[in-house]
Amino acid sequence: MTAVLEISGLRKTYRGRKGVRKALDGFDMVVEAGQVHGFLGPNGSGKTTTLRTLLGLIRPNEGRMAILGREVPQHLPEVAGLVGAIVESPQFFGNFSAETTLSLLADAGRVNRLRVPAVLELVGLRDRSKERVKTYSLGMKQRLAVASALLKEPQLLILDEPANGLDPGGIREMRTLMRDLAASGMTVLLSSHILGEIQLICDSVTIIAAGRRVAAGSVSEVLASHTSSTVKVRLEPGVDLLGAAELLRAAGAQITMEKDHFTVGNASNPAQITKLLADRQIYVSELTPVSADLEDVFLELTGTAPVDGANRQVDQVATQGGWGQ
Ligand SMILES: Nc1ncnc2c1ncn2[C@@H]1O[C@H](COP(=O)(O)OP(=O)(O)OP(=O)(O)O)[C@@H](O)[C@H]1O
Repeated sequence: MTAVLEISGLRKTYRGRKGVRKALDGFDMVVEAGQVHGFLGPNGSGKTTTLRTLLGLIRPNEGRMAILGREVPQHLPEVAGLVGAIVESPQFFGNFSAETTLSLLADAGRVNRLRVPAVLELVGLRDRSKERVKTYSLGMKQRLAVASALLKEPQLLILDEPANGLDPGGIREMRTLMRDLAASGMTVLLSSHILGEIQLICDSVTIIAAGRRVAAGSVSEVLASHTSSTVKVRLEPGVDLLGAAELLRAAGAQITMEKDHFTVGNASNPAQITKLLADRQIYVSELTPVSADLEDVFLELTGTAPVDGANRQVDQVATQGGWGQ
């Protein structure tokens, strides 16, 4: 596979009244051709800074970036025509129709106007293209934004939160659109907070926390490498489930009680569970890894899982660590 996008060692610091803030702290990312790649991270982790740096809108302090094999920002003018991006919600004139809006944008970008009906068709706005934009729903405006980024037939499409504010139907339509674009050979880089959606849409992901990459790879690889830390524990019938859970909790296990079993969330060494319980003549009838979804992995890796009784502060990453090592 060829990398359409490569970032290595990217650093960006902002200087403010309260000192220096590291928005990107040696960040790396690789996006292969023809993939839908999810870019995930908690608020303030550096996603927008990365995307804006890539597009030449922010100057990094350090690092290397290449789009379609060309170093940027030095060679940005050569590849700019091959990249479509929506990094901030574009504002459209409400009194213009989608057709007029795209025709004007085509003229401004020296794109043949014949492309306009094609992108309207692609984003599913053909039948409403002559109506004024102010009569559009949020989802339709998002489609118009995507259409504007598609005018120049980009090889790489970068979308920051394209599903933001959409209802489930709108999200599903956006998902189909992304998959269709990838099927046509385009590479799509997608930042989103809707993790279930990313899991369904994306071939691969990069997870960023506090300006650094904390996970990357195909969705299945990322999930597989984080499935083992939560285990489901079932005991023989009639055994005091609550008492057993308390015993493990006292030893540092993170317990979640269910009706007829419990889970241990930080079980990096499940054998420790069997041993501790067996020492008290409590025998386990089932000990199985709970497969994580992308949301679990995200919460664990970015240290943003809620902690009882504690409010997480912005920019704060919780310390991680397993129990029973
Ligand atoms: N112009 C700026 N001046 C100072 N600090 C900034 C500036 N822009 C961003 N930051 C800081 O850099 C860090 C990364 O911000 P960034 O906007 O890249 O995060 P993000 O991952 O896009 O967050 P969100 O999901 O909330 O949009 C944050 O701590 C933010 O406050």
